[in-house]
Amino acid sequence: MKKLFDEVNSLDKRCYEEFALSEDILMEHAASSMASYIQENYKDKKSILIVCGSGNNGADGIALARLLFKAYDISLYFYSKAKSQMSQLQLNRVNKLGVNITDSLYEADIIVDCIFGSGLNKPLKTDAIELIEKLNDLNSIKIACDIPSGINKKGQVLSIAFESDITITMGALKTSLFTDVAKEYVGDIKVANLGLQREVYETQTNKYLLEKEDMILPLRTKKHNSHKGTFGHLNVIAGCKKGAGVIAAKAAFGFGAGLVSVVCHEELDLPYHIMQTHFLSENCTAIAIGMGLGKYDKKEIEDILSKDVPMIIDADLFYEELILDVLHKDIILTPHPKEFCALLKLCNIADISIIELQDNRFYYASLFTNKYPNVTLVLKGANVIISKANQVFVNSFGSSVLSKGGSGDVLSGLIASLLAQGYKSIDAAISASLAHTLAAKAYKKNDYSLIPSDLVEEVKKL
Ligand SMILES: NC(=O)C1=CN([C@@H]2O[C@H](COP(=O)(O)OP(=O)(O)OC[C@H]3O[C@@H](n4cnc5c(N)ncnc54)[C@H](OP(=O)(O)O)[C@@H]3O)[C@@H](O)[C@H]2O)[C@@H](O)CC1
Ligand SMILES: [K+]
Repeated sequence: MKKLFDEVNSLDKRCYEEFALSEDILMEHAASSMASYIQENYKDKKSILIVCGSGNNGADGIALARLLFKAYDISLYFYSKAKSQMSQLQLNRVNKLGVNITDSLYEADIIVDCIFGSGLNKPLKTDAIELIEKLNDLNSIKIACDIPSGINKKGQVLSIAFESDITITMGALKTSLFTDVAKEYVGDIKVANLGLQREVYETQTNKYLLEKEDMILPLRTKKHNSHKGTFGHLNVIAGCKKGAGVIAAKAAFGFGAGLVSVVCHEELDLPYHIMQTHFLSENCTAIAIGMGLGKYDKKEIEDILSKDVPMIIDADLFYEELILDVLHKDIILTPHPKEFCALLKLCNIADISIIELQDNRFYYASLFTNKYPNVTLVLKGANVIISKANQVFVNSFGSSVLSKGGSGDVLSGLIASLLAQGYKSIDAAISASLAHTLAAKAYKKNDYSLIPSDLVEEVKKL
């Protein structure tokens, strides 16, 4: 996993104070990282338009113009006059070289957005909105310097943002690049070192971006003397919408659980390898409950929730006060944004709209897991947030292929499967979430046709 930071100003400051680096050195590295990236990846391209604002994001762009002068046909466009000390210094340097400064926007092969970086501190004015609109309409390769202009420090987009193909971000990864909203704009994200190796530049954090290597698949090779019970017995509680429980059960079986039973009072048409029971199994090692629950017998659900067995809770239960009785326990919750809003309200943490939540996902996720430090929260979204106590993990592999009924039930099944096999809650949530998104990525037919069974088939091939 890679470290994520809410801000890097303090890390820049540490470079000056502890390592005697100067702003000029940091900026030179920022600009030369962008220059190297462009020269390595776009040898055949000829023209580059660099669009600059008045601060140091703009200064990065002016320095880039100097570094690539003569290697490409470079033009600088200024949204506003160079104002910061560094941008004036960089401008003085390019003026001496004779770099072209233009007042027209044109479809260069590459456009580099250096209008606003971490200093965006107010809503965009009409002229900035129009500028970004025009840039977005141009059919060029689009590179954002540090962060696409229009995304603020919290990862919010108040009006518009630059739609980049690549974001080259300075020093370290920031949480603002991993909000659901930002996902529409950031493209591929690269990190530029600022005169120090990243591990030296970075300090401690409690937020991490998950990588494929963080997925720990069920491993059976070390257990030769095993039987089906060795790999757990999952009980999935099926409610009114029985399909949800059945989908979760099938996913769980495909992800390694030794035995899977669906608990349901009505007779179900299940595949032969999935069992049905009317009540919880004596030897059950994990429980999945909530998916498709609908109307239920309160006493029965209370009984199930009171069991001292690893548990994942989903869907309908986020609207029920019953859930308040188990939030002190080591359980996993997998709400989507609407469900999480309902849960926040039930817990008296906040009464907010989905829009407010989506604009502040990290904030509300942390608020919740700080209040309930034993709970592992899996907040679904374009970038899934997984949080326990004060630690936060982001899974950015999700795609719209998963925006379908049943996808969430597969996720619940995968998590429950790992719980049944003895994974700790946080490990089960992380590995199952990664498996879920990576399986969707591996489905190559098209963007629209994935159904839950396809997803499970892809999980089996991971
Ligand atoms: N620190 C370092 O060591 C390093 C920093 N680096 C780079 O510096 C960048 C941060 O630079 P920064 O702090 O100068 O801020 P930046 O994003 O350029 O914008 C500030 C300017 O924009 C203006 N402005 C803001 N909002 C506005 C709006 N809505 N509409 C209109 N104007 C608005 C604001 O105006 P003011 O607030 O003065 O009115 C100010 O003039 C960072 O992202 C990275 O690229 C790298 O080189 C690595 C080393
Ligand atoms: K930018």
